[in-house]
Amino acid sequence: MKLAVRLKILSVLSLVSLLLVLGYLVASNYLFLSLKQKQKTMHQVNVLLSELTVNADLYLEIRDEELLNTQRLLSERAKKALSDLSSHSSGVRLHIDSICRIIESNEALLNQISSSFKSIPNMNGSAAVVSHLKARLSNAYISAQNDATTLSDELWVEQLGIIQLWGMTLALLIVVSIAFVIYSHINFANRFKRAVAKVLDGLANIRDGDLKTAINLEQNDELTDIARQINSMAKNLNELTVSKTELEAQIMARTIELQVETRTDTLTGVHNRRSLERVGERELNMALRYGQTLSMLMIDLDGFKPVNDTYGHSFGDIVLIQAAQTIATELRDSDFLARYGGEEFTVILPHTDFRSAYETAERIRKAFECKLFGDSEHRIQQTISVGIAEMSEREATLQELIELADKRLYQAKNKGRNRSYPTQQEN
Ligand SMILES: Nc1nc2c(ncn2[C@@H]2O[C@H](COP(=O)(O)OP(=O)(O)OP(=O)(O)O)[C@@H](O)[C@H]2O)c(=O)[nH]1
Repeated sequence: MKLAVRLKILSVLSLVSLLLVLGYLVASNYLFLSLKQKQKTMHQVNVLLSELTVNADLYLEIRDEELLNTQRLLSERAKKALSDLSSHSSGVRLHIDSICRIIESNEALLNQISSSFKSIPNMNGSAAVVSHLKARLSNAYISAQNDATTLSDELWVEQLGIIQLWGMTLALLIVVSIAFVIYSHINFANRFKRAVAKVLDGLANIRDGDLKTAINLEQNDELTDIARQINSMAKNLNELTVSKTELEAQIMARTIELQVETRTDTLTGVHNRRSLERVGERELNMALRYGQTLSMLMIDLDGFKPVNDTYGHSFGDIVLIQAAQTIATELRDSDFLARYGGEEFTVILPHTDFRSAYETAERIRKAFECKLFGDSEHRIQQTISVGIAEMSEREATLQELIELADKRLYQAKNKGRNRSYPTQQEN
């Protein structure tokens, strides 16, 4: 149930409880006022009954017509006052009827006496008759007064009964509705508190990076709507994070690829000239700083132009790739091989003096001598010439070392190719 609806229902229930309390107060006040009014009427009836007795006695004494009229008037007023009493129970009605009957029969008797007085003149002055009539009328009115007293008691008991019944019913209703309102408020507050705690927990999880979190609320209110939105936000965020991680991985892989590409010769797969310059500088600086030896080999394929010319450029490419592999096979892991350009390769040999460099050059050269190059169609022999240079005080930079190795390579070519220059004796 929606929070707004729940709050409205609770407000209406609270209002109903308040109205019941007010109704109880108004009803009990009304009943007391009405009881008071009825008691007042009963008092009037009693007074009228006394006046009727006195007036009847007086009429019997002096037989004045005016008194008879007064008696009729008093009788009417007494009956009217009695009829004003709204009665509910049969007991009350019985007493009202009885009093009315006495008043009417006394009035009828007085009328009879009046006609008798007029028609039978010797009745005048008969003290015994008058006294008897007085007693008869008085007894009747006393009986009416007794009835009136009982009526008053009956009314009081009946009214109190009504007040009690109303009071009990309303009080019960008020207690039940207030209890229900209190229970509903407490229940609502507890559910609300639990739901808010769940939402806060979920938000804390998301803040801490748990984007797979899901807030599950049992009820169906505005808080559930908020939880649903938070869940969907976390899901979207999770998807974004995953794609961001994937993107970062792709960027990283591509960066590595590009780094490899920028330092690799695309044909042979060995380092390119740019890489040679970077690594060569670093190795030279290290060797100079720690007083270590370092040598360089400049290797050039002999008579490569005719290979291209005879078998084609693609065949030449195959030979170049196989040449790079042949050189690499003869090197240590710490050695560095790069394609200097065209059919020329450079090898940097760290921790290597001239003698060891010469040995390496010869090992490579001999490996070429022992091998056939080419594809399944054409197999050719391919020799190399090698220029050897060792780092020294004169050749302390990469450029100086390359120049020396290059110069010696051409000397090897001039001396007839397929050789390493200088030999140990020539150095
Ligand atoms: N197939 C192929 N040929 C290349 C490549 N780079 C350079 N060349 C060829 O290598 C040949 C080098 O020829 P030259 O500089 O005259 O030297 P050479 O014929 O090897 O003779 P010497 O070096 O004096 O023994 C040229 O024909 C170039 O076209 C390449 O990447 N692929």
